[in-house]
Amino acid sequence: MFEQENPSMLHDNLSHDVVNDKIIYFEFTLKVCYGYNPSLGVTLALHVCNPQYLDDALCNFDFTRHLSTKGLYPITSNTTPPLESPESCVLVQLHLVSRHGARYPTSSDVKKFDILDSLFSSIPLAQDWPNPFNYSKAGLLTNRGEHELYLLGKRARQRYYEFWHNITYDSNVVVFQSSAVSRTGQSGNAYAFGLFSGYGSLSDLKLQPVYISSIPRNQDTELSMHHACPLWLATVNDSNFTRKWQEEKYLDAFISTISRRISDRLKIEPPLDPIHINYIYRACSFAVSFSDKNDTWCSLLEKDDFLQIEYLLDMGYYYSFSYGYQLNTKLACRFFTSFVESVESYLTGRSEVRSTLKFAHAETIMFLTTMLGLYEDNYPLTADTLPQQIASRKFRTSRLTPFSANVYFEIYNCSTRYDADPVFGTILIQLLVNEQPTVIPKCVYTYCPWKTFKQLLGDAINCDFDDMCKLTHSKFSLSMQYYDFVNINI
Ligand SMILES: O=P(O)(O)O[C@H]1[C@H](OP(=O)(O)O)[C@@H](OP(=O)(O)O)[C@H](O)[C@@H](O)[C@H]1OP(=O)(O)O
Repeated sequence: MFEQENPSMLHDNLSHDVVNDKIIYFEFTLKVCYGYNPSLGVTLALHVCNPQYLDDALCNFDFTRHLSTKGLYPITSNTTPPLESPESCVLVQLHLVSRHGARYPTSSDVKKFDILDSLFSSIPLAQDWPNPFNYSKAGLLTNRGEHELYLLGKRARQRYYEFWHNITYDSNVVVFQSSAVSRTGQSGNAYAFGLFSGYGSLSDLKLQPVYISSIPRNQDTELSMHHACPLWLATVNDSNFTRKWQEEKYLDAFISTISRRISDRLKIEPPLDPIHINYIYRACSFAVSFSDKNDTWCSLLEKDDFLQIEYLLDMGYYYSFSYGYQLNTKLACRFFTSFVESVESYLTGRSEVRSTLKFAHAETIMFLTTMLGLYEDNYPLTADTLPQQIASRKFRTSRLTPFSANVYFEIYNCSTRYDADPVFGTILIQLLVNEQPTVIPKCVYTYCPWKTFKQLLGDAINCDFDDMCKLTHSKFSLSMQYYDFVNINI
């Protein structure tokens, strides 16, 4: 039974990254792909495989990039280039919302892994794969999760060197906040160590202690907004018949083939149920994130299995935390109300807050990006969605919300720009998702005029969260309707 993952393994990974932190040239490989096209007949195509594209399903299928919210954060470097601000602009505020780092499985997942132990108790292949997790550490941050957030903080010090160079930590200037869960508070600490070590006053390491506030989950309308919304809890969470129906349909239509194949091959009696494939997928995910083992439970799954289970989970998250229900598109309104207030009170001299650094959950990131209209497909994600639509969908939790997923909002003051706003001069906002500059829909470039950003938020700013989330009979029945892209006003 694992008591603790091997920290030296993580240091090896770190040293490996540092040692290899040089430009290496990838050889390209050409892949001749052939197929039959009804109108063209047999067709040949050349596909250039570039190992840098870790997720090229035609060439370098890397299943560890398809582990949904249980996947590892793709950036492991402790170096990053400095920020290049837009011309005649200065970064004046920096806001972060980060998911916590890699964690131990929750109790519900530990239970799933115990069930796998009994299902595979007589299968020789799996005798060396006993469940390594117990309930005592359920949901806690792992050493790897600490490292991920520490490195995120170190990269922030480098990308925003000029910004942080002029700031000395004080809790009125740099505001840390986490949800009321240990893994998020500890992640905030790890980030602070990465950001401020060498710039504090404690010990020869010049450590900087920070204050991290949190609010009870059922009152936290900014970071655990769904737990603070009775309407969401009673409808989207407890009575999500649409999600359950779509998942059952997809399990039966597609995942059942996988469970039959594995049951037949390993002679498992009674045969596995389709849902057990989701258990194997999760056991694989934690074998990778906790022990760097991708040859145990993962070895039972093939490429298409990973893609199908990934879609099954994405569908679930779509209905619970994103476009599958209209209420989900509004749940981040308190967060953005506070965000806009924080930016404008600083710009108008009413506040000295230069940075807010918040640490929460995968669903927090999903609610935020959903409110901004990011990663929305122009078709619903259902069990009947066409294969090419599934393959090209924008809503992908493996890319959006792996462990340590994060969203930065950079606020720039551009003194001499052409489209000066009469009130706020020319303020630009840039969004980064997992450290990649990202265009917000309705903004033309990654640098978006502040007034445009506020317009796209509309009446989310100063929303009445309590009224929106009040559980009344009419709202309950209305929100139970399948959200089929007809905006139902709640
Ligand atoms: O399926 P599990 O139990 O892991 O779900 C967790 C959530 O994990 P996720 O599904 O996002 O991988 C966890 O989110 P996290 O970002 O903190 O990892 C959430 O906080 C926890 O309550 C579980 O969600 P659930 O909906 O309550 O099952």
